[in-house]
Amino acid sequence: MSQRFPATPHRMGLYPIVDSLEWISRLLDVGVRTLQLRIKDRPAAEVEPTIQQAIVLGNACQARLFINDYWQLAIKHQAYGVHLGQEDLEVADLEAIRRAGLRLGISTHDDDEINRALAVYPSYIALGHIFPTQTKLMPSSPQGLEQLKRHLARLENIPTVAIGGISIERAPAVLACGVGSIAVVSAITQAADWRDATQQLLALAGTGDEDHA
Ligand SMILES: Cc1ncc(COP(=O)(O)OP(=O)(O)O)c(N)n1
Ligand SMILES: Cc1ncsc1CCOP(=O)(O)O
Ligand SMILES: [Mg+2]
Repeated sequence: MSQRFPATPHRMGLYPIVDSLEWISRLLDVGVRTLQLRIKDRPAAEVEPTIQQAIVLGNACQARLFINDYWQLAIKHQAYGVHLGQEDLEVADLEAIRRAGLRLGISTHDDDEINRALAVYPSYIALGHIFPTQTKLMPSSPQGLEQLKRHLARLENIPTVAIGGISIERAPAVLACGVGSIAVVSAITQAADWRDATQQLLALAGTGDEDHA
């Protein structure tokens, strides 16, 4: 019988996803408080120092730093949380993550995946991809805003995150659907002026600390 993973705020606001310690540090400096370190397909020994230092920085700022994929290292270095996809769920030791007190976010792309995710009582559910994205090769089609709204209607009691192709221009319409957080990669990392882009996105989505205000 599954137990719930620890809670996150219902609305986590702007949620940038980045692949280096430099980005984590920059984003914390400008006030981002929900973020993810996503390094793909490197040996654990190679990424451990980066993951460890990112967790130290995140914890020092009382930020919600999620570690993508490397759940053992997230446990070892006491991250705020872990983000896993559906395939990751097959192999990860969810009970170990829960026992260690880490939050868990899970990717979903359709109703069946949402059902599978809800069954493990995660901290949040990510819904994607909403729009076409250049950042990750996606086997499914973009969901669009109508599908997002339909999914959000059944997820009122759990924090939600929308991801995929969310730009500054598209963010208001995504947030108007009622999602609690917008996860972005290229809107920040490929922006001509990342500081300006981050400030604009923070103004639209918030930091996620508003629940405590
Ligand atoms: C917030 C958020 N949503 C979805 C993903 C994608 O996770 P996953 O499906 O495991 O794919 P990878 O990121 O591991 O390539 C995410 N990372 N964060
Ligand atoms: C990691 C991930 N998972 C689903 S879409 C995506 C990439 C989102 O990147 P962008 O914000 O640049 O479209
Ligand atoms: Mg993954």
